[in-house]
Amino acid sequence: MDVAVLVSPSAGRGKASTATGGVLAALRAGGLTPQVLDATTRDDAERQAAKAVAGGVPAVVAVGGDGTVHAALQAVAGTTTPLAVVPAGTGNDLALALGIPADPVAAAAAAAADLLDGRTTAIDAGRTGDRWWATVLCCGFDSAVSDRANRLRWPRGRRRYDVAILAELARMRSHDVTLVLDGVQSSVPVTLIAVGNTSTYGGALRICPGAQPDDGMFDVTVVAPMSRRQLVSTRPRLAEGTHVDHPLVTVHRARRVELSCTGVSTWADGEPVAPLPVVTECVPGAVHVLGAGRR
Ligand SMILES: Nc1ncnc2c1ncn2[C@@H]1O[C@H](COP(=O)(O)OP(=O)(O)OP(=O)(O)O)[C@@H](O)[C@H]1O
Repeated sequence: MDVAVLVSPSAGRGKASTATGGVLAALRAGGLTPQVLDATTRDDAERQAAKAVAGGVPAVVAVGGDGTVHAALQAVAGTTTPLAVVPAGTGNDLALALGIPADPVAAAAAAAADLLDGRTTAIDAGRTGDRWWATVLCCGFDSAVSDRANRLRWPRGRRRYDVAILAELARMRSHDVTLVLDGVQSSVPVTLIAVGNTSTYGGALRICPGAQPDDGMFDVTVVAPMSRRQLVSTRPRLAEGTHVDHPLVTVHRARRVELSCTGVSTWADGEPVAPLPVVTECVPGAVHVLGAGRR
């Protein structure tokens, strides 16, 4: 059985490239015939994955981090074509949320076994305009950090985010956001808002600790205006998700989230999505995943 394989060579600072040989061998050993898509850019990757799905490929395998999964997601979400997530990026938050093996070869073997057994795990996905996403959509301080990190050419990897965080802390301000949760509108000054289909972003930071990818709902974490000192002292609590106990943090649940504010962008799965205003809906069971529930 053929499967389309999307490899993002730069993901994980080359980890995806290095892992590819072992991943392809594991897919072959599992009885599959991997066809590596010849994509060099994100747009190209999305186009080729969509073409493979339209051509009836039995599964798409994404080898990389959440950004690579995001590219594959644009092709498979809303279809019955399953997605195999092979974690090899800097941030592998979807794999973490779904219990996909952390080792790329083990993840590929698990995906192959599930595909041959006809076993998939249905998860929800976020839909914002014409973009699908799987983990967390954020705006405010975090999207400003991502905007800035995206503009930096140096340093590479995680250090780029450290530099961007420092720069954005220096010019930090709150945003007056109009938030509509399942039709209930409020105007809230915020430092950031995170809409979670799954619980973590940025490499296991539990920004929406209660989010479950199969409950048909988003968890929405709203951080009210904070001083730099408060933000810096609260950030380490993201590792455990205990920031939600802070009096300036509230968590809501909704199926449909509308966000409006000028001059603010949104990012999801570590990728740019759209500037505000946006409407985001949780689409139940939109993605069928292979290799889940193994850790
Ligand atoms: N075949 C491809 N060729 C080039 N780029 C790709 C390809 N497939 C995906 N991409 C893009 O490369 C990026 C890889 O990001 P990903 O999150 O997977 O890796 P990462 O190392 O965790 O991310 P980051 O570089 O942000 O730290 C994404 O923007 C993705 O859309």
